[in-house]
Amino acid sequence: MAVYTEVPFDEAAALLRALNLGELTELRGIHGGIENTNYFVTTEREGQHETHVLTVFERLGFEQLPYYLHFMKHLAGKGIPVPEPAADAQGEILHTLQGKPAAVVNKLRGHSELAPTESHCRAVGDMLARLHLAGRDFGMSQPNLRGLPWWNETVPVVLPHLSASQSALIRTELAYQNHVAALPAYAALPRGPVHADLFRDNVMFEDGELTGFFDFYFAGNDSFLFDLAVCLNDWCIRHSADDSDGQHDAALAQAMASAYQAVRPLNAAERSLLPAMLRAGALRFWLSRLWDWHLPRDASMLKPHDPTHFERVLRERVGLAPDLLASLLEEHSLAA
Ligand SMILES: Nc1ncnc2c1ncn2[C@@H]1O[C@H](COP(=O)(O)OP(=O)(O)OP(=O)(O)O)[C@@H](O)[C@H]1O
Ligand SMILES: N[C@@H](CCO)C(=O)O
Repeated sequence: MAVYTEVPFDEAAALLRALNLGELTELRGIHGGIENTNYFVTTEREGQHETHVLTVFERLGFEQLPYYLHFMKHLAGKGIPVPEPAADAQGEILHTLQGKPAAVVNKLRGHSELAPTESHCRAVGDMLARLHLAGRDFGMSQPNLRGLPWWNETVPVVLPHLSASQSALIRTELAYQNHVAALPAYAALPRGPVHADLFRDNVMFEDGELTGFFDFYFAGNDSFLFDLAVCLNDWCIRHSADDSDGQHDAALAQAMASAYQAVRPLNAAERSLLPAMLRAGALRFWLSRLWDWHLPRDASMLKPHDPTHFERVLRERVGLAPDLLASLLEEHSLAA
């Protein structure tokens, strides 16, 4: 279970009172998740029961968190369905529990859709584009802390744990991504605050309707195209029970890309760099999974994700036929 920090009932109750959310009646640790300590907290206020999510941040410090929490608040204020951090009487949304940063947000309805259909992919593409547009006037800026500088630092650290063929792949890909980052088209990519980790387990659906995006704790300023590529790599692949496939699924990808473009069409630079960003998205998660697998931060860390899944996705994206990608983008032009 992902409860690294035990929060005493009284301490949680005092925080919820300060947030004017009522009297705590139940504090339940959430199974699942590997980054933070999460609890469902149920309170009673004027005879009504409400459930919120209390997160104690294990990896992130007081410096980085205001960006994530204010980004969520900004998006919620613009009608994007994301959890909204609760404020105390002073308007503060970042709190302290057991000496660690903590926040309380509303609980989203529904469940994650781990075997998405075209309809789910369309809903995610549409809402992702809306999120990008809604974030354009967000006043804070923080880089994607899992972007190119982190890849450059981390590749040498994981190399000793890789086979010769894995080392060759990761070094070649890193060199390629450094080359891409120097291209004029890369500089022309529209940018802003992005989620950067919008996997299937970070989106809720209820009765087929998207009810929210959550887990914004890898968000940062980056290209909108990178955010879309991360989604295409996780949502629009052939799914098997153990995620052992990972092949591009053209129908799911078209559903997501055309729904995205119906709200925010990709410009010429984005269209030309989509294949490179699909590779970047695969490299980013192969690397972070290798890091978690070989250099765990805490002996009690719950089951890290399988890194080889993203090695397969990267190999597949490197070899993806250009005409397949072209058809992904043409679908929208034909429909438009
Ligand atoms: N706002 C929310 N509304 C409803 N459920 C939530 C919310 N936040 C978290 N959860 C539930 O808690 C689980 C764990 O949360 P989350 O995925 O954010 O964990 P984490 O450890 O912070 O991150 P990671 O996904 O990186 O492991 C989710 O799978 C989801 O079921
Ligand atoms: N989405 C990440 C986990 C970090 O949130 C992964 O699947 O590797």
